[in-house]
Amino acid sequence: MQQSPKRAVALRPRRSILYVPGSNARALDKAAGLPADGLILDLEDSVAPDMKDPARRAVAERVAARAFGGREVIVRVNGADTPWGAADLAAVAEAGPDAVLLPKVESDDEVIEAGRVLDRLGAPATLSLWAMIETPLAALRPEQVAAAREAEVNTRLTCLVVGTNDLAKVTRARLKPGRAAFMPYLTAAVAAARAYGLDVIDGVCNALDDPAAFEAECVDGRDLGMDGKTLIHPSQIEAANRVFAPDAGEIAEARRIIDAFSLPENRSRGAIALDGRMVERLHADIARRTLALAEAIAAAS
Ligand SMILES: CC(C)(COP(=O)(O)OP(=O)(O)OC[C@H]1O[C@@H](n2cnc3c(N)ncnc32)[C@H](O)[C@@H]1OP(=O)(O)O)[C@@H](O)C(=O)NCCC(=O)NCCSC(=O)C[C@H](O)C(=O)O
Ligand SMILES: [Mg+2]
Repeated sequence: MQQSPKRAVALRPRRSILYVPGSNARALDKAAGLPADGLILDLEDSVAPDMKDPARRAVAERVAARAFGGREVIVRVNGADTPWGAADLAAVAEAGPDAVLLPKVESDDEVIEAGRVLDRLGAPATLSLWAMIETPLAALRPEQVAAAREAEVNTRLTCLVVGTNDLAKVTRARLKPGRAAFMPYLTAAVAAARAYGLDVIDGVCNALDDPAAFEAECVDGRDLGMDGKTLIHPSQIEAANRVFAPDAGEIAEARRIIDAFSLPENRSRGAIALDGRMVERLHADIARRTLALAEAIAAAS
């Protein structure tokens, strides 16, 4: 039986992905110098209706001017069913960010249609689509969104982003420390992403003045399998970068596992004992990914 994922996206550090309101010029300026792996320049929920047009212009100008250095630049557009969605897509197709984030996606059809629109607009094939998991249908069936990756047309989908604030609104569940009510949605999003070879980024932590709560949420997300966390404030970047990066102990252990399997006496063995525990070849695969991620982070800094 074939193992999924069939086509994983290229490894790129996505530990810290900061939302920056497109209507806030000061925040846009500040973002250009922040050590986040990625920036989501937001045209959706952080922008009031009467600021949608100026925000779109400000974001498009800065993206076209490559104002954000080597950070991954993602523009969150308004939904296709809003008065602003079509103009947002047209503006970003021309400006050329790394990715477009589609809000409140419920099925692969919406991702496929957005990909078709970008094709018609002449957007380069390198422009990716990211999709938010933040409605009840998407939370129940994130794989129906992720399946766009396997569509016959190239839908450009590379990443899912969980929207825990919208999920709290629509489910009426409460966001509390530990996020117990949200665990089924978070784990389902991770499984859907992995099934289709996508990355997946955790939702935001609204607690601006509680760094311990923020760090605990990062650790929870990392341990669930998330690739990183979406952020709302620059003060959250350092902890996210640290928690979602392999630490020195993990890197040393990864090297020990790889070295152990390359010893002549272990070359034909599927499982060995190392440092008092059983280690299989799948652990060597995990170890190679740990080292590749550490190298990608070092290369990007
Ligand atoms: C929450 C904030 C409104 C707080 O803003 P502010 O009061 O200005 O904070 P500070 O005074 O502490 O800011 C210090 C400096 O840092 C800059 N700053 C602040 N936030 C950002 C940011 N997000 N990106 C870049 N720069 C930022 C300030 O401009 C100050 O700069 P300076 O004066 O030059 O030193 C604010 O943090 C904020 O707006 N955050 C983002 C809110 C947002 O984008 N919300 C939407 C995304 S969340 C979401 O919708 C997720 C999902 O869809 C879901 O459903 O869950
Ligand atoms: Mg949302």
